[in-house]
Order: sequence, then C-alpha cells, then structure tokens
Amino acid sequence: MSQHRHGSTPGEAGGVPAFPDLPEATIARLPEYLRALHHLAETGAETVSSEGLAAAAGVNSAKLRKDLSHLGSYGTRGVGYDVTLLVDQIEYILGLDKNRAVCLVGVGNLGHALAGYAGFASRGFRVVALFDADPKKVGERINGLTVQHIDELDRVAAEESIAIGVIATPPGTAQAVADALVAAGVTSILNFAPGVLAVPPNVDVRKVDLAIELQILSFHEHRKASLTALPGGRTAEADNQEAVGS
Ligand SMILES: NC(=O)c1ccc[n+]([C@@H]2O[C@H](COP(=O)([O-])OP(=O)(O)OC[C@H]3O[C@@H](n4cnc5c(N)ncnc54)[C@H](O)[C@@H]3O)[C@@H](O)[C@H]2O)c1
Repeated sequence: MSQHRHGSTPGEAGGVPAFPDLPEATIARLPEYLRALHHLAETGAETVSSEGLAAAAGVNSAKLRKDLSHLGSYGTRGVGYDVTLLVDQIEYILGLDKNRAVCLVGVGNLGHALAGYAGFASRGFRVVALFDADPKKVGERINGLTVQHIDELDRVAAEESIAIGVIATPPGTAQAVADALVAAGVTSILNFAPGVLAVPPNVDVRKVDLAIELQILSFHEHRKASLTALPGGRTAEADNQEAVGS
C-alpha cells in the first residue's frame, strides 16, 4: 500500500503537542501491533515482552520499542507491556474508538467483494452506504445495504457523517468520484483505482494497488535470482533468461 499525505501538523494546546506527530512508517505498523495484541488478549495474556510482541507482529523488537515510545509507552522492565493498556493506547491513537462511517463508490467486481466483507466492523468501521452510477446496480441489496445512486452522495454523506470514502470505480472516473466525495465533505479516501488523485491539502488519500505490490515482489524475485551466482560468473537470472529466449 502506498500513500500520500497532505496534512498539517496536529493541533497544539498551550504550546504542548495535543497529539503525537508519528512517523508514517510507525503509523503503518500500529495496526499490525493491534492485530497481534488482540490475538494475545484472546489467548488470555495480560502482559507481553517487546520480543514476544515483535515476533507476533512480524517486526524487529528494537523498531517496536521505538514505535511504542512515540506513544509514551515504554513497558515495565522484566514484565513487558500491559496488553489491555497498549490496545487502548493504539486504538486511541488510530481513532478506532470513533467507529467511523465509510461509504463505497463503485459496486462492480471489486466493490461487491468489499461490500460483502464483514471484517470492517470488527476493526472499528461502519460501512453505511454503497453508491454506483449504473441504474441497474441501484436498488441492489448487499450485506444489509441498498446500493444508492451516486447523485445521493451529498445528502447521505451529511446524514451519516461519512468520514472515509472508498473508490472502486474504473480509473477514468476516479478523479470525478474523488471530487464528489470531497465536495460532500469526505476528508479521507481509500482509492483502489490505479492512478493519482488530485485532492485539497486537508484530504488524505491512501491507494491500494495490487499490481504495484506484485511489481515490488517481482523486483525481489529479480534481485534474489541475480544474487544466486552460478559457477563461472553466471547468474541464475541470466540462465533463466536464456532458457526463456531459446
Ligand atoms: N487495487 C487493486 O488491487 C485492484 C484490483 C482489482 C481492480 N482494481 C480497480 O478497481 C476498480 C474497479 O474494478 P472492477 O473490476 O470492480 O470494475 P467494474 O467495472 O466491475 O466496477 C466498477 C463500478 O463502478 C461503477 N461506476 C463507474 N463510474 C462511476 C461513477 N462515476 N460513480 C459511481 N460509480 C461508478 C460502475 O457502474 C461499476 O459498477 C478499477 O479501477 C480497477 O482497476 C483495483
């Protein structure tokens, strides 16, 4: 996942930062810690060492301690971190206690799958509205919601206080949809359509592009192959290419 953030520094109260200004990489790891902590809590663990939590979250423990120190959480020597307390702290920082309202625009192949996914609710989000421009899709029921026409966006966004908009339309219409979401007062967008969206500075956009993820994995495959040097100065990669070309 990649992201661009246009945002200002968090508000300050009396010269003291009211909210920690966390590095983006730390923010990206907090949901991993939270998932691992929820799992630990389910198994009855009350405390966890930094090494234990780091292993459960799949990160290195020095990085984890640094990340959590940004939250003012240092754990207790010999005991570790209090699981419940850390869950509360991370949920507070991520604003998950707000149960934010999410709408989805574009109920095609991908949109259908997203709309039918029950996992958002358990992670602190309410999918409150589904929109599409195709009259044939309008009126369809998915997971307890009725698909509404995109022209209803303004009204519904105001009624439901929609905070986050998910774009699952074709790339050619994604910018127009983003403009409509912004005009309706939505200030966070998750974009599944390939391409870059232009948005005002107060709007945050995150982009999910599985093709980009595959291309990054392709780079790692390429690198691993080029590191596997064969006798005579040849590489496995060169051999593969010859085999493909022959
Ligand atoms: N991020 C990823 O990993 C990933 C994976 C697959 C697809 N995609 C992208 O997701 C998007 C959707 O793909 P899909 O296969 O579901 O496409 P799709 O054609 O099946 O569905 C698109 C839906 O958007 C609706 N739509 C079009 N313009 C609209 C508008 N202005 N307002 C509201 N709705 C509108 C269409 O009526 C349709 O129902 C595409 O941009 C595709 O490239 C991304």
